Amino acid sequence: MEYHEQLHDVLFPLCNFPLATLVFLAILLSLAICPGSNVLENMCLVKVDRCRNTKYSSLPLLLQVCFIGRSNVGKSSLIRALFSLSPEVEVRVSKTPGHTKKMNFFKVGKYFTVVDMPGYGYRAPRDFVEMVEAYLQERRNLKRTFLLADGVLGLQKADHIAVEMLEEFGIPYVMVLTKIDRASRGLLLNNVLKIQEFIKEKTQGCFPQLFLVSSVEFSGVHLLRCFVAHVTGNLPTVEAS
Ligand SMILES: Nc1nc2c(ncn2[C@@H]2O[C@H](COP(=O)(O)OP(=O)(O)OP(=O)(O)O)[C@@H](O)[C@H]2O)c(=O)[nH]1
Ligand SMILES: [Mg+2]
Repeated sequence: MEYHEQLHDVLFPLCNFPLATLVFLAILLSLAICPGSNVLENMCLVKVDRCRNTKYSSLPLLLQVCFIGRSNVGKSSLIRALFSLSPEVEVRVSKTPGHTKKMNFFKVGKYFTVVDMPGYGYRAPRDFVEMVEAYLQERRNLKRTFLLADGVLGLQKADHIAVEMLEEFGIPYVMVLTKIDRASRGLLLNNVLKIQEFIKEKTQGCFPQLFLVSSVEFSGVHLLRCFVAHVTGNLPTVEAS
């Protein structure tokens, strides 16, 4: 509504222009006023494939972002929450750790691809290392990796191993604390401060901002959605006025 009013205000003085010119201007304006809105508002997630390590090379060379973390940390749930505007797309979650056994690829229109990884640690698939490490090392169009840790438990031993691997491979990554609805405010703050300190002191490739999310209450989900759009080049940052 607001958008249409803005459009009307801008276009009204131009009403003597031929119709084709107005339509052209309207398209240009819609692109300028709502950068990235196609991605954020539609987030039409089209599932293209669910496959093991070798087949993904057949995917188009779109930019990719992937979600890794311990089994049961909430990777699939977060992806489902990020794309809640496309409820018809099935992202399977389960109470049982080790549920996601294969890498799942979700294509977001023509913009980028999201990769849901199997979890590491308890009940990880046997071929986890060869599958995930090979992917992380080889994938040139992997734009950002999201490393998820549990908001109640904080960083666990297995998470430290994952951090070492990402640092060793020189992969840019971002830490996300999940299930924050389950953590008391005090515990959450404690975990956040510890992780921020860890990021500052011990990491090179980790983005300094930690993201806090709950896929049940949807807290933090929209900001993360914007960040994903941003790192894939679909949300130009707007200068503060
Ligand atoms: N309370 C709460 N529960 C969550 C949240 N996110 C996920 N869960 C629950 O945690 C369990 C595991 O969620 P999944 O999304 O399947 O976890 P995953 O990391 O994909 O697990 P694997 O595929 O086994 O590696 C499910 O029972 C979810 O409902 C959250 O933000 N809050
Ligand atoms: Mg999963």
